[in-house]
Amino acid sequence: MTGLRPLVLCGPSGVGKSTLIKKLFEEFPNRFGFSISPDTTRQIRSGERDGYSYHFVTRDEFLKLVNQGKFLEYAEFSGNLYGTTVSAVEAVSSSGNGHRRAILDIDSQGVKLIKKNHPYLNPVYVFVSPPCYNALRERLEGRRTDSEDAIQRRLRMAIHELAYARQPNSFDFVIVNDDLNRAYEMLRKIVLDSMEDLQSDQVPAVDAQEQHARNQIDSQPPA
Ligand SMILES: Nc1ncnc2c1ncn2[C@@H]1O[C@H](COP(=O)(O)OP(=O)(O)OP(=O)(O)O)[C@@H](O)[C@H]1O
Repeated sequence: MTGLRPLVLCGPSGVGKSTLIKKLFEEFPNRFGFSISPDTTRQIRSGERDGYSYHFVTRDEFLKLVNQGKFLEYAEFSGNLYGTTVSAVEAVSSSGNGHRRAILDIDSQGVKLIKKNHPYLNPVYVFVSPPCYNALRERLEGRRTDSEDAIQRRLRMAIHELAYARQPNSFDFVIVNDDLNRAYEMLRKIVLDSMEDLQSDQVPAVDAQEQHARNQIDSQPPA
């Protein structure tokens, strides 16, 4: 692999990953791998354009790519498939005379797959954490893109994402997205490779709301 190390951005749904990436792309329109548009089978949202944030494909098309071994990672989330092809990452990293950085927005399943199957990509792993569990609910509700059911599913998934991020050495950096500008400054330093004086945040400890949500999952009978 030539060029800059890819940046893997992970974090629970609603924590603000897309918001941070959008700010980065606005400030540096040519510096990053905009062309990394993961494929997804989810419905296009109003204001989205195909080929920008995502390539919107049918389930059949997606599964064909899976069978062809095209994906670096893929995962099913809230009934929709999301995946990033190996070639999309390599194309960005080797474009722009090695000055472009590929940015991947993936979940912890994807992080584990890259670590296991594609360690040669050698990404910088960054976890974006909420300041507390309730902030996720508020943000998901405030975004007004999901049904209550979908919000519940996303919140349940968040438990696993947070648990993985609390494991030692799972990420190179943690950014707590409490104040958006502060979080953005941290991300900016990481992507610009000026990390010498950058201190990683820590994923906050399990609070009462998160513990309550964990208990609810534990008390549910296995599916
Ligand atoms: N620091 C912040 N403080 C308050 N609200 C925020 C902050 N950062 C983002 N938000 C808001 O939270 C909502 C969710 O953000 P966003 O869609 O970027 O999350 P995401 O992590 O990309 O979620 P998904 O993984 O589902 O795409 C948005 O309405 C966004 O404006």
